[in-house]
Amino acid sequence: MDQPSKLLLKLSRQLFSESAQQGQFLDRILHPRPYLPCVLWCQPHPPDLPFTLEPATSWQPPFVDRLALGSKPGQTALHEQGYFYCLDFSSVFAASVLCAIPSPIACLIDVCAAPGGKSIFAWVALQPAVLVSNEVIRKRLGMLIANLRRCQIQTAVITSLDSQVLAATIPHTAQVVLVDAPCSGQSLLAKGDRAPGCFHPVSINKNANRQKRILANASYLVAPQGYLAYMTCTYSPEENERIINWFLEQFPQFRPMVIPHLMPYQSHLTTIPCYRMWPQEGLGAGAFTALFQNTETGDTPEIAPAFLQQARLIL
Ligand SMILES: C[S@@+](CC[C@H](N)C(=O)[O-])C[C@H]1O[C@@H](n2cnc3c(N)ncnc32)[C@H](O)[C@@H]1O
Repeated sequence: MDQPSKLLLKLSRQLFSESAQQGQFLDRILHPRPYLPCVLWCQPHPPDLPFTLEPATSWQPPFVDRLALGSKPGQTALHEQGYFYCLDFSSVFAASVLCAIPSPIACLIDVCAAPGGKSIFAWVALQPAVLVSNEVIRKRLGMLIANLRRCQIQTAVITSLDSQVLAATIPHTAQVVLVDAPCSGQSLLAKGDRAPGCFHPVSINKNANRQKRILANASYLVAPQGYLAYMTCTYSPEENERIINWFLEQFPQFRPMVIPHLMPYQSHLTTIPCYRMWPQEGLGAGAFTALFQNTETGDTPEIAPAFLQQARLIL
């Protein structure tokens, strides 16, 4: 892609007021460059590593390493043995809001879990006694199960339920709920991947409506005083800042959290605490992330053992 489409140009103007910033953003989309690969350690490091580590960023979690360009961690025996999961740095950025939550926790529900990267991140960061990894699209369950098995995420149970059914079945049970929402996937282009129609208003609207529905259902899963994390890998404000605005209007019991380590990444498109990684910053293809706390008080119901038993059967 050499020339930006009209829709991409429009997006760049929506995101940045200055033409220099628009140009840098467009350049990363039109001329993708590789980002450093990353590993998320699920077990302690062995002493000799088959790849070279790069210096850590100031906010990088201690269980994540960035690797030299060209490293192929997924082709090593350590990967096969479940020592780590390969996660791109934009995902690390988005999931790092979880590091602001005190751990360990009793229950975490990942509503949109496949292929499992954020579930594994959450398991390492927060050590939940129960991790419910839910993926509604059945054909994506295989890779989720394979990844959780390989990385030996012992406390995981896997479900394949619509978010509305999940909310009706185990309401207010999770200290942490994670919504890594399906989105238009615009940041795929900055990695050199394809994302057909990702700038089209019809695709953006369809995704925004789905995100609202998932987030609304997810809010019912959150225990009193619990947390809800929302993240996407797309750039459109309609799927990010505007979703957050809508959510806080509809569910005023949730308050957005300031995440100290992400303050340099505060989105310039809103004053609400939420965070953006931009592709032109050179760390990753881009991500949006926000964390909310439920201010309601009260008791947290336990998940019915029958539900867990049924879910474990799938694993
Ligand atoms: C961004 S991906 C999740 C990636 C995953 N969290 C990870 O880190 O590996 C979004 C997921 O949402 C799922 N999804 C699609 N439609 C959905 C819906 N209506 N409700 C919940 N999840 C949905 C997709 O199948 C996809 O697996």
